[in-house]
Amino acid sequence: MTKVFVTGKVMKVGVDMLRGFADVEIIEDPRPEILEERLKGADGILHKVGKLSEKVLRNNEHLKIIARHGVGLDDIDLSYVKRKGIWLTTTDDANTNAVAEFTIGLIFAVVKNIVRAHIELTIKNRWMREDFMGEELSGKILGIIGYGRIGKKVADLAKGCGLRVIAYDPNVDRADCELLPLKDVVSQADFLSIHCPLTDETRGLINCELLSRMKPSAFIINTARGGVIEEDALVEALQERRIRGAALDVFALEPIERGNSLLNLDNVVLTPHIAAMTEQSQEKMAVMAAQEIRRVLLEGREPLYPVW
Ligand SMILES: NC(=O)C1=CN([C@@H]2O[C@H](COP(=O)(O)OP(=O)(O)OC[C@H]3O[C@@H](n4cnc5c(N)ncnc54)[C@H](OP(=O)(O)O)[C@@H]3O)[C@@H](O)[C@H]2O)C=CC1
Ligand SMILES: O=C(O)C(=O)CO
Repeated sequence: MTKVFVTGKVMKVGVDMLRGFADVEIIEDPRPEILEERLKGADGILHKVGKLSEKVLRNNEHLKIIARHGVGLDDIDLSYVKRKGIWLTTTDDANTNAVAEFTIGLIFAVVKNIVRAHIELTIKNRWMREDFMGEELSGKILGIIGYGRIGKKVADLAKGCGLRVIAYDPNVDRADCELLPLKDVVSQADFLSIHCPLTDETRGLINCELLSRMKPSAFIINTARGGVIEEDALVEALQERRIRGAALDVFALEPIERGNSLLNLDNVVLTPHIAAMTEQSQEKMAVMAAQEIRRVLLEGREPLYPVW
């Protein structure tokens, strides 16, 4: 019987679609040794969490399709998958709205001190007003790095808040906002929001030198991947108040380690990679990824959203 593995907790509607034609095994624990031990003999993988390294994938010689539950591909050994002629798909724009809305939420949270004020009030019983002076968004500049699906949606939402949008994306030459070189976006932005994929090219893209170009009053928001920003350099910039604050949903190492200095800063808002965690987007991703696997394994058709 056709064998499909699901990595992580995926909505039942998607798992049930797979169960209609395949023997489905769910691996919720994404540790490499668990994936290596259990992920064997797959015809298809619906991939939500964990690293699909060559070591994990090579135990699956009949593997025809990896359907990514989401869009980031940095956890997959892409050269191995391509070399083996395995279909690779994403769920396209299924989580675009969720992540864009969350990004705007993070901007509000950090600039209006919402999380810190809540903690002071509920945990410490402190009614603090003067300490939490915020900023208004209207008239400020939002700099977007990576003007794809999420970057564009963030721009649309931000314009409604009165922000002026500028962007850097080496792969886009026309946009409904001003496109500028990277260093100009970084130095002009009051809010710098990261929306490019993590690749060899973008790893550590926002480094010490670029962070030093940011305005001391600026905030950085990252809902893309932690590795795009040099995390140590960011911690230093925040500690030394060379930038005003950061709101981060993603980290160099996830889950974030308990000793990570980011956890001890008072000018950050941190969330555990939940930007795409909405009922709507999780359901869409589950269904779309399952559909791709069904098309390839049951119907013998090409997928709808192939990376290749
Ligand atoms: N926190 C979360 O839960 C989520 C995080 N994400 C992250 O967000 C990222 C973006 O998603 P999405 O908008 O859908 O992806 P898209 O592919 O639609 O957009 C990314 C854009 O960044 C561009 N890009 C590539 N390299 C660079 C570079 N060096 N500098 C600037 N821009 C670059 C891409 O160009 P090109 O297409 O030509 O490569 C593309 O235009 C994902 O890769 C993922 O890592 C996504 C969903 C949920
Ligand atoms: O789609 C992605 O890349 C995600 O990170 C979903 O959580």
